[in-house]
Amino acid sequence: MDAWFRQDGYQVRLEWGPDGVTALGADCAVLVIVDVLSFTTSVDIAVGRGARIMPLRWKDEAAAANARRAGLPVGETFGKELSLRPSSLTAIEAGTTLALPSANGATLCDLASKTGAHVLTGCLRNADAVAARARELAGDRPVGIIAGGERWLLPGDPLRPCWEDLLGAGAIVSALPDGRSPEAEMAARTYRATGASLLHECVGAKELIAAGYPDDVRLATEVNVSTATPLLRDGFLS
Ligand SMILES: O=C(O)[C@H](CS(=O)(=O)O)OP(=O)(O)O
Repeated sequence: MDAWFRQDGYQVRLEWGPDGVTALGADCAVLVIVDVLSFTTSVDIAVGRGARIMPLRWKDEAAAANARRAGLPVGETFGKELSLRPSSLTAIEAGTTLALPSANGATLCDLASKTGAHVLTGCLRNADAVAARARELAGDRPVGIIAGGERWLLPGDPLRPCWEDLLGAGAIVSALPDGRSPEAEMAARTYRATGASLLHECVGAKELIAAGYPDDVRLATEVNVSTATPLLRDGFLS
């Protein structure tokens, strides 16, 4: 891949989705996956309470079956039981291990784990803490922020860049030092201009509110309320 697609020469880089993992994973010592609605917000809440999350690739029935065989609960997308909904995890018990499939965040974690980079997950709730951990893990090598994006429900499953992940990524970039690529700088400037103020009006938020999960949006909108820095090790975020 040509060097400019890897945002060569910058210490803080930003790209979108699975192809972004491929592009930035080549050089970056750390990849930070950002999927604000909802996977990485859910991970922050669970890990912040002392639980750990096993990310599962979306629709990977074999991985889900393996997790069940190992006695792990497997979260659904929707539901009041432990699920992908952040609001279902606010009382998760310390020591719980939850296998969590998600279309975007969990799938990206799995992809990123194959690049050799350290893999962190971040969101608005833990942006400053995750940025500090990324910096510490990276040393003098570059950090790549992956804005997860969502999916258009259309043939080919195309990526839909989304507001909430631009903001989450921008919050993390804002807490990292200079040496930002233009792509990373754009996200930081957007975040600095708006904060989380418009998050509850974006497409993903409206979708969740209409589905009856306004608390998910409220939890995702809280900025720097958490010091959890979920790091993927041996298939678990903790
Ligand atoms: O949290 C979500 O609502 C989405 C579900 S889906 O992608 O819209 O089916 O998952 P996530 O992977 O957390 O973006």
